[in-house]
Amino acid sequence: MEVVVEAVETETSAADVVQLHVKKETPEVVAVAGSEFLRVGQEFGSFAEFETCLKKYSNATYSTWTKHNTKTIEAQNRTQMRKKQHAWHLDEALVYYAVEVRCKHGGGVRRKGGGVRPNQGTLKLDCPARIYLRADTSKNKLVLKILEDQHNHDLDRETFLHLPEQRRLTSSDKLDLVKSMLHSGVKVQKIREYLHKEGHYVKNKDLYNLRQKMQKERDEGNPALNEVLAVENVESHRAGCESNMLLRADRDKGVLEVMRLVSEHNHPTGPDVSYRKTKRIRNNPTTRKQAAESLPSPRKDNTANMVKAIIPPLTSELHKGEAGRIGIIGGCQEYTGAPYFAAISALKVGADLSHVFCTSGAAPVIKSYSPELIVHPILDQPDAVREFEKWLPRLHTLVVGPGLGRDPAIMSTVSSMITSSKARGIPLVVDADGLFVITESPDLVMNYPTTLLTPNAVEFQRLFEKMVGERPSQVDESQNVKLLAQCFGNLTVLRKGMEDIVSDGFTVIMCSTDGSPRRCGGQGDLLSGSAAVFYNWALLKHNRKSDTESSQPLLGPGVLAGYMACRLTRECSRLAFLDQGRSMTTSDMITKIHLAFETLF
Ligand SMILES: NC(=O)C1=CN([C@@H]2O[C@H](COP(=O)(O)OP(=O)(O)OC[C@H]3O[C@@H](n4cnc5c(N)ncnc54)[C@H](OP(=O)(O)O)[C@@H]3O)[C@@H](O)[C@H]2O)[C@@H](O)CC1
Ligand SMILES: Nc1ncnc2c1ncn2[C@@H]1O[C@H](COP(=O)(O)OP(=O)(O)OP(=O)(O)O)[C@@H](O)[C@H]1O
Repeated sequence: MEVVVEAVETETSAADVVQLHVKKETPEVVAVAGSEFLRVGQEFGSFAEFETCLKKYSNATYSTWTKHNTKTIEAQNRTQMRKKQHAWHLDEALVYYAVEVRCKHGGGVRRKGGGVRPNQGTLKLDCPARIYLRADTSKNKLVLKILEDQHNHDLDRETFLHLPEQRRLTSSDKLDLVKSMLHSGVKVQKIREYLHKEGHYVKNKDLYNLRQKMQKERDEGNPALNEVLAVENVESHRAGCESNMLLRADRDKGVLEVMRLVSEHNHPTGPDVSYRKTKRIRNNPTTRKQAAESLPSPRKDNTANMVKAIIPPLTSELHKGEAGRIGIIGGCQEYTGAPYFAAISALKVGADLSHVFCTSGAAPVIKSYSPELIVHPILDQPDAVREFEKWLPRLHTLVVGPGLGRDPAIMSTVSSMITSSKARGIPLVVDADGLFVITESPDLVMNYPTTLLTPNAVEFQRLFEKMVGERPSQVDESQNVKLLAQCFGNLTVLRKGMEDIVSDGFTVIMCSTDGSPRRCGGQGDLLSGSAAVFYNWALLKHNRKSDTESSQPLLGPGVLAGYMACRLTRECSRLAFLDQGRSMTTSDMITKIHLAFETLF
């Protein structure tokens, strides 16, 4: 809007001059966004009426507001009485005598520590925009006194639609529809796509949260479940010892499930265990003590037994190949070490044969490292996929990615190889550049349950952002891993780092046993190669029909294999560091595989 202020010589103040002599050139285009919904002097018969107008104003201006300072009618009347003045008899619907509403980004950040990094978990930007209303006691109405709508940040549609307030499903029709879709098992991704088409932006995590809320509601009136499970979650620990276990009720199956199991005692273990953070299922009359007594005793033996149960005994009845035939897809001009580390680690852990599918340039180099490896120089050949498919029936598990590089033609070949492997039901361990392929095309492994993704911190963040649409939470890393596994349809994710975290979307297990402070390249390759062998063994055990239910492992095969690979890698690292100190390299770790295996399993 263009305004012209006439300069006139007058006795009155400058403000009056502006008020008196402003000429609106085009009065019909005065429309300030949102002014049809809120303006100074506007009167409201109830606070609800104001809220309705504020909602429309908010949608028109892409701004979000929250109540900041309020004084209810009763509070004001108490003040009046204290001052020996008469109370106001205002309509209850006004709720407040005075209320200030501020932009969501209003207010400053309270510093918790003395660090220099800004607090990234806050939306506070000190935005000055605010709206203030006060009751007009003579008219019995709330009157809008101040409307300061100058924000110190951009207001755009995209950001606005992605805020939690806007993502919430408020229309009961839509909410019911989404609930029934979730109930009938429609995939979260599909529901999200549908809602986006409808102009409603939701994130996958919103739908997961809704699903969880529905489950909670469903269980509340289920006394049978309450009696059986007694607790919703229970955590056990002993002072000074890192070991802990988290059990949580699985509402669908009606069982208690191990969600986290860190079994690294620094003392001799016994049957005694203490419980903490026990949360009873709502409405359950069972006492904490009874609840604790009804639980299975979480002993160190649990994990150890599960692990031991999958390791095939070495007997003279075994024939070559039975303990595992592992394929590694990776190795190019630049990276020959990574596929070698993965392939040799698989052999040292106990596989019988290790195949490497690499580019023709990398093949002679990899062969020269070890006569034990079978090397196929095919990745950059035109008939790579056909050649690979000839070998596929002989493989038990594939590791995709160590030293693969990022050549687009090779990435495309590898995508086809993944598709062929899936068609034959071959379990996959995806690492390094293989994870780059998956980040580009998540559909390649989506819902393929026998997949173990082994991202490091950087790879994990890339994958998480792609699948969840936001940065991983800094608060609960295990939830991040669990959520990513769920986003892929409950395959297994092993996030490597200071603390390794493994989850298949149901169970989370962490490994933070001693390793070493050396971060030399190739440790992840040792991990992926060994994970492939453990995965093959864990799946064999899992699928063995003759086993009774009770002897089946408590943890899923992906989680178990991932956990074992983490333990082994860390122990190799610890042992090699004792020998070599700062000179330790991945080759030194590989020489420790036997000792680490014997010590751990
Ligand atoms: N001897 C061989 O042949 C070996 C070959 N290998 C093969 O190399 C290929 C590329 O693998 P890659 O891990 O270097 O991945 P890529 O995405 O290029 O990293 C880019 C940048 O990300 C960062 N960064 C990485 N990790 C991080 C962490 N944990 N935490 C935090 N930051 C981290 C770091 O950034 P910076 O610290 O430099 O800022 C890094 O420079 C792959 O095929 C692999 O198999 C290796 O296996 C090693 C042995
Ligand atoms: N900060 C850390 N502290 C202790 N151990 C760690 C740390 N980061 C990684 N590790 C150990 O090293 C293993 C490999 O993780 P890393 O992040 O090095 O994988 P990577 O980057 O894929 O390795 P690669 O060099 O083979 O590509 C982890 O499983 C863990 O045992």
